[in-house]
Amino acid sequence: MLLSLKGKFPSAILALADGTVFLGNSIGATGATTGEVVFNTAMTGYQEILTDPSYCQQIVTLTYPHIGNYGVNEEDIEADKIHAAGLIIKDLPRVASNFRKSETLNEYLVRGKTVAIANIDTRKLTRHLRTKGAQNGCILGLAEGEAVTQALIDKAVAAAKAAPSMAGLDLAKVVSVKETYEWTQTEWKLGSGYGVQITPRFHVVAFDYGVKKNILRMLAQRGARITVVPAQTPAADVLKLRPDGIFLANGPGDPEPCDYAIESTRQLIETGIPVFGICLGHQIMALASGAKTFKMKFGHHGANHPVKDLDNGRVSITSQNHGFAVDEKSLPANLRPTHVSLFDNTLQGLARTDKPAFCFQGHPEASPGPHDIGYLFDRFTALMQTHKEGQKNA
Ligand SMILES: NC(=O)CC[C@H](N)C(=O)O
Repeated sequence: MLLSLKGKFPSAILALADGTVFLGNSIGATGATTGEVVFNTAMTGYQEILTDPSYCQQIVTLTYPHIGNYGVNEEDIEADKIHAAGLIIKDLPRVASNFRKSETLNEYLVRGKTVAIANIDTRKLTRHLRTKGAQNGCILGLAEGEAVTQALIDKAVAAAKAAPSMAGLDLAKVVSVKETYEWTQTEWKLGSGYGVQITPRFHVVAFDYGVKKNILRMLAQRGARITVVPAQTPAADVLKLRPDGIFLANGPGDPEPCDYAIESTRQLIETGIPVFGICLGHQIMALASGAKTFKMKFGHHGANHPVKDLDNGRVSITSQNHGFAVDEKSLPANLRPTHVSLFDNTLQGLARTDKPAFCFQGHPEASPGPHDIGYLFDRFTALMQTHKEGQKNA
């Protein structure tokens, strides 16, 4: 089934595992890529999205039609490389303009060896994914002079069908840093750029399951000295670092097979040291507390998701990027729901009733997105302060 044929010269194929095919124009690197195709509704922030390690083995289609109009820069990165497996857009503007622009999106995709496709009907694709659910796909970007043939279309469909299913995939240990490192960079400010934390009040040990840099910057901004440790670091090694707080990062893949992370989190929560988890970290904390997770139909990916704080009724517009969620029906008695999505009523936040541990499914660090729910970082700081004072008085 051919859904669209756009552009003067189709030079790229997008094939879905169900056999749906779109023809468009190749941008970025040429060659083939496969992954789970998901749609993101953010209107800006394509560079942050491309570099978010949580998109490992996912091909992202952006619903906003003009992508690339402000180019890319050296600052808006969430990791040191592009992690998304591919990019699908409607229109790549001919001109990119911004005072921080260092190169165009196309140049960035080529340099990052990222296969991408433009000039396809992304609204049609999004409706398809929303109706049928997220599914695997393949982008085939042809080299100069190569033509789309039925044989190449068949090859792309076969590659989409052969790609591994996201359910059951442990990707946190794949993207995680292999060595421990220290982090001191604080938030970005117009005029001065990123700062450095020089007078830390807390020591946070952050598990890197695929951590976004802006989470670390927001922790550093609030007075944390941060030691980032590999995903598979045992709890005992973390305790040797004498942390005031433990952070569980976002990350790609299915949380359920991450048994090493679930076990170390379970042990660390028991110690009474404050724990804060974001996205995959939220799912890991829930699993470590005895709850269950499930794969959503098409997940949440965007920067406009309303989330209600159940403690005070306040609604925040949040950044989201997840394909799995915690099953509300599986919550044990000591795990309290704190936030809920107003799009589909799925769980967005949890807190332990017996320990200073809480977590959030969306992205309080935004990047890209609104900053409404940044107060969760202050909540973590307050827990660390209380914990420190308790220890001093003990
Ligand atoms: N951003 C994240 O941490 C994503 C968590 C998990 N991989 C999911 O898709 O649900």
